[in-house]
Amino acid sequence: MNLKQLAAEKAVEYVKDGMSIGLGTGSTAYWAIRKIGERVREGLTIQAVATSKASEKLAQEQGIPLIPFDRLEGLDLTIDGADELDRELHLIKGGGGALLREKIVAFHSKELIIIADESKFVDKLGTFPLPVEIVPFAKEWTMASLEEMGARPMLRTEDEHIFVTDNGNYIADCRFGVIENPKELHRALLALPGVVDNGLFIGLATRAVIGRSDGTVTVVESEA
Ligand SMILES: O=C(CO)[C@H](O)[C@H](O)COP(=O)(O)O
Repeated sequence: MNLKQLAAEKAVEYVKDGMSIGLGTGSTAYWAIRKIGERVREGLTIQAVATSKASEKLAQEQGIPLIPFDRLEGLDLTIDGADELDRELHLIKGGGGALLREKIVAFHSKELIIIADESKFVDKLGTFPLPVEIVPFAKEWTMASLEEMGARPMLRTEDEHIFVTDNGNYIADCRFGVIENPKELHRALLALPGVVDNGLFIGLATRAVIGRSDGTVTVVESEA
């Protein structure tokens, strides 16, 4: 059974006629976009924005109407994956490198539903290295600052080249160990010049739909 597909298809049940939808990025969001496409072809009327070039391409192939940002004031709902999530719906995102666009879109959504298989649901964040988006300018100095924070940063590569985000930036994957205080770390990272944003999503997710290996899904609601 494909647990990512299971979670994604359950989450798509929250998509209703007339909504503006944010489309996430990654192999779990892939299944949500496919399912939304199927429902659009059956008559569902929505408008959407995508969080990456890859998701935009997939949405176009699926016939999902994409709308420019200047024609929308915000979104009703975004469905996106995560690399880790805890019970309070703090997230680590950015494994696919789309964290900045994903965070902008999530911030402007009334609801953010996270879809994941059960392996991503953890007691404490930090096993997955935290992606930090940095500008190319003086990257060595920014990496050194991250190192001083105890991050053990690794500049992300792809096919032996530095990975470049859709925004023209780089990703430093940072191992902080167990993240005891995600809010504080998030604030500290944003205070570093050269850091554009980081994969900690705090107070943004409203619900998580988790696919379980026994074929069930668990829905976790935010208490905020
Ligand atoms: O944050 C992301 C991309 O930037 C993805 O949502 C996250 O990496 C999860 O990906 P997948 O669904 O492929 O496991």
